Amino acid sequence: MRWRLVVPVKALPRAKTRLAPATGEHRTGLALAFAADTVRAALACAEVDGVLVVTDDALVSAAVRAEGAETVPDTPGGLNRALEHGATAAAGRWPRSGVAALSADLPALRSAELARVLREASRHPRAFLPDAAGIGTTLLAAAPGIPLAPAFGGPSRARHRASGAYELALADVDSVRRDVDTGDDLAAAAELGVGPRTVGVLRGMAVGLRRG
Ligand SMILES: Nc1nc2c(ncn2[C@@H]2O[C@H](COP(=O)(O)OP(=O)(O)OP(=O)(O)O)[C@@H](O)[C@H]2O)c(=O)[nH]1
Ligand SMILES: C=C(OP(=O)(O)O)C(=O)O
Repeated sequence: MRWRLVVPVKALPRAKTRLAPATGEHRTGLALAFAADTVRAALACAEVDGVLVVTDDALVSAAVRAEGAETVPDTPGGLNRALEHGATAAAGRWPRSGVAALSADLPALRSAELARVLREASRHPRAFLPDAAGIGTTLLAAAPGIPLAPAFGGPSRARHRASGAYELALADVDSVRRDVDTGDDLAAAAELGVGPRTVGVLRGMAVGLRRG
């Protein structure tokens, strides 16, 4: 199965607020860098034919287009409405592809690990990958013709499981599960190794990360 990914990114001034205590004025630059690095790694994945970013932010649009993604404008109603909107657009344009929602905050994403996750997801009508904390979700995938039915936000692992999506239990896909919401998450991602845009922002930070 071939895949199209839908990546949601809200407007930078509102993004990654939980990172603020650790990163101060670098918060928005990091949110942008995470999205660009996530898209870059996703597009380098052998299973992926394209990435559709749902965003109203001009800086995000420019950055992800430079990486090779396409963009669609956001729609009111929050994260799951944005994902449904993107998934509907992707299914309309590429009806023979599977559609997967992928978090935009995976700066350590490795293309080969994403490929393993998507190959495993191909075996199920709907499947999801829990985040590193085991509370949320970083990827929700649906086969062609199957509605994505996203239920992201907070404790979404339990919601996706209850919705009947298959929970992927794969070892050694840490980079696909390593979402970054806090300073501690960013330190953990940096240990895995982050992409070039995030490296650039981290190098530019005058002071080290504050834990939090
Ligand atoms: N397009 C779009 N993306 C959204 C929306 N809400 C959230 N997202 C994205 O979905 C992902 C998870 O969002 P949240 O956890 O709500 O927010 P966050 O920016 O990651 O972090 P916090 O501000 O700390 O909650 C991030 O990639 C967001 O940019 C929305 O209304 N539209
Ligand atoms: C939106 C989610 O993630 P987070 O709140 O961790 O950004 C989620 O895991 O469903």
